[in-house]
Amino acid sequence: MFERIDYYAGDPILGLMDKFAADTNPDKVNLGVGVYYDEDGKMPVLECVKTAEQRIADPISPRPYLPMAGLPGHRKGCQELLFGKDAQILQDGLVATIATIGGSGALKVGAEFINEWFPQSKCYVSDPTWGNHIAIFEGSDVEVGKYPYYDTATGGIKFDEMIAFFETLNKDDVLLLHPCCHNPTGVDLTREQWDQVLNVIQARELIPFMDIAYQGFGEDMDSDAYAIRKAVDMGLPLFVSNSFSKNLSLYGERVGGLSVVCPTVDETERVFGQLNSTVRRMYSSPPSHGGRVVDIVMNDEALHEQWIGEVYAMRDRIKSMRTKLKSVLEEKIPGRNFNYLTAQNGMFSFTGLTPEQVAQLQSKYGIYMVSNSRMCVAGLNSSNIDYVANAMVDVLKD
Ligand SMILES: Cc1[nH+]cc(COP(=O)(O)O)c(/C=N/[C@@H](CC(=O)O)C(=O)O)c1O
Repeated sequence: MFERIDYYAGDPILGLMDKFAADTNPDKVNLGVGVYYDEDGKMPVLECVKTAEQRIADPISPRPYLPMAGLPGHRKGCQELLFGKDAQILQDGLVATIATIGGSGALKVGAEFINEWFPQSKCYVSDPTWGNHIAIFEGSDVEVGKYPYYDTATGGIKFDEMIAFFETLNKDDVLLLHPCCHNPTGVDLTREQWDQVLNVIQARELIPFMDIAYQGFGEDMDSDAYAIRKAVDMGLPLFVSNSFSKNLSLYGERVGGLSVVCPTVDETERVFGQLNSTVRRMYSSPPSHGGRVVDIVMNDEALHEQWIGEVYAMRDRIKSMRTKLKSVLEEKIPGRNFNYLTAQNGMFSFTGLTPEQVAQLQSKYGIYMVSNSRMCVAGLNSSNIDYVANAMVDVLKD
């Protein structure tokens, strides 16, 4: 009956979690999946989340179905985080926002919507990008192409090539963009470059789909949303998927959002209705527990302020690990350029190690990175950083 079903090769990122868990090396270090670990190598429960959880737990309350779009407070929290508390488009009711099952769920609902209502549109992703971008859109029968992005030779961006490529695209083609903290490279566009990208999008009438999963881990909440808010200022139609997995450390609660900025209130109503319809036929409604945590933290002023501080503490610890690893490696391999470690932004660093070197780190040292050489810098701490540096020196010397 099912003998013709293909075996699943596993996911290049999530598959690392199982391998890491099974690894008996006492010195093993997880630099694979994009998860934040603290200085003790532990996944934190944020203080603001603890408070929210206590309010949810006492008094305990029933768990009714949520609306298809999720809790209004969750949706409001997404909108204010992405567009700014006083954004005119929010006052004018021009944003259709639904709570989703993480950022992945937001991308999936968006991909289904594009396939249904823009069937001629192709979706273009950066080369390289987060692998699941391609799987999610292709899984919704949206044809996926790649636009030039990372320049292996320079560690920068093939900006002129990218712009020239955008100039060849058709009206309503979708560009899947990383507003900050690019995954897997950590290499972000400058504000001037974003301005040029958005001008081409406007001129070619392309559809920007911005996936922001690490807001707050780059510079700050507002700066990380520059591309999003500039697109709004230009009056562009815009899709934004956001994730609270990392910046609320709520990975398993599956909380995120999908927002669509529309030209008129009537179009916002139409889009919002169809997003609801898409949710209904996919999973009916989003999970309530995570939604309530988001609602409480985003809408309680004191908790929101505490949350910002906790995100910036995570951001700063990652930055300190970048600086430390760079100086340790420079000391061990004088003359070799490790500037990429501090030039790159957010949770990830594209180390440029070959697949063989990545495999050697794993087999010889129990150090796990994604095979494309992406390192989750948040897995580093003062007790493992020298071990990781020495191992990198070892594999780099061959
Ligand atoms: C760019 C990007 N977008 C969306 C997501 C999905 O997030 P979520 O809210 O958990 O559905 C992730 C997760 N990335 C990390 C984990 C994973 O691969 O699922 C990662 O890149 O390791 C991203 O890196």
